[in-house]
Amino acid sequence: QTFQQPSFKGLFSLAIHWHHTASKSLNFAWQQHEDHFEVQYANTVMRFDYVWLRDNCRSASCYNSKTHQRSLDTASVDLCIKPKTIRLDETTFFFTWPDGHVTRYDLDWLVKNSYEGQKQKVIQPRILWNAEVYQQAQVPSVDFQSFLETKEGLKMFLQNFLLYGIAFVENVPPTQEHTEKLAERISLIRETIYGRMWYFTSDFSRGDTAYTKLALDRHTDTTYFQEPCGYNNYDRAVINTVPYDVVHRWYTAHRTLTVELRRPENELWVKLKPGRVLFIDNWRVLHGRESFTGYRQLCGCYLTRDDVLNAARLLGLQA
Ligand SMILES: C[N+](C)(C)CCCC[C@H](N)C(=O)O
Ligand SMILES: O=C(O)CCC(=O)C(=O)O
Ligand SMILES: [Fe+2]
Repeated sequence: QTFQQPSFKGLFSLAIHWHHTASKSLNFAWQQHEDHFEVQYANTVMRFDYVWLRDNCRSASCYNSKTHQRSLDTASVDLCIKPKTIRLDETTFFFTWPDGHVTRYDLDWLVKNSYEGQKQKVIQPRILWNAEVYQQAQVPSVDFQSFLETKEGLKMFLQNFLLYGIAFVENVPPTQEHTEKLAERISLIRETIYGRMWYFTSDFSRGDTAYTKLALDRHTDTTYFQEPCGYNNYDRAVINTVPYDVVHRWYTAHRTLTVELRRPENELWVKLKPGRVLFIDNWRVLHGRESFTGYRQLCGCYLTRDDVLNAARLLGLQA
C-alpha cells in the first residue's frame, strides 16, 4: 500500500513526491528523480541510473534465464532514457519505458545488486596471519580419504584455504598419481613449461635453482608468465621499464617489502614429508626452503585460480 506525502523542495521545483511504503514488515521509501531512481531502505540510500535499470532488465526479451546472459544490446539503450512511469506493487517495482517495454525489479534484487548493497556485502573473509596466529589457530588438516570422498572434507579444506591461503591434506599415498588425483578433485591442472605434474629433485634437470640443493628465499612462482600464478625476486628480469629517477624509489619499496617478509615472526616453517600435500595460494602466501643435503624429491602442480575459486563457490563458500 502506498500513500503520498507531497513535500516541496524550493519554491520553483516541482513537488517532489516521496513514496513511503510499509507493505508487510518492510519499511522503505522511493523516489523518481529527473535523472535517477532512489530507494531508501534499511538505513541505506540507493541510487539507480535509468540506463542501468534498463540494461539489467530480466524480461524474457532482454535476458536469457537459462544461461544467465543478457540478450539486450546495451548499446541500443538511449543514454538519456527515463521511465514514463514507475509503479510499485507490494515490493516489486515496474518501470514502463517510452517504447512501452516494462522492466520489473523486486526490492531485494535492487538492494542486493546496488552499489551501496554490494559495499556492505561480506567479501570472502581472509585471516591475515603470522606464524604465531596460524599455529594458535590449530587449523585442522584434512585427511586424504575424506578430502577425496566427502563433500564436507573438500569444503572444509577449501574454507581453510580461502581463510589462510594455505591448507594441508594428510595421509596421501606418496605418489605422483595420488597427488594428481588430489589436485583434480579441486580444479584444473595447469600445463606449464615445467609440465602438467612436476616431479623434481636436485638434479638440475631444468635450468632453475629449484632443481638444486640451494636455499630459496621466500618467493612466488611464475612471475614471468603473462598470467602468472603470482610474482618473485629470483626470476625478476632486469628492470628497464622504470625511468632512472624512479629506480631508487622502486628499490626502497622493494626493501621495505623484503624486510617485512623476512621478519622471523612472519615465517611459518613446515616439515614436508611423504604423504603431506600443501596447497598454497600463490597470490597471498610466499614459499621457500632451506638448503639441504641428501636426496629430496617433490611433486606437485599449478592449479588454475578461477577453477579453484569456482570449486569453492559450487560448495556454497564465498570466494
Ligand atoms: C619446480 N617447480 C615447477 C615447482 C617450480 C619451478 C619454478 C621456477 C621459477 N623459479 C619460478 O619460481 O617460477
Ligand atoms: O623445494 C621446495 O620446497 C620449493 C621449491 C620451489 O620453490 C619451487 O620449486 O618453486
Ligand atoms: Fe617456488
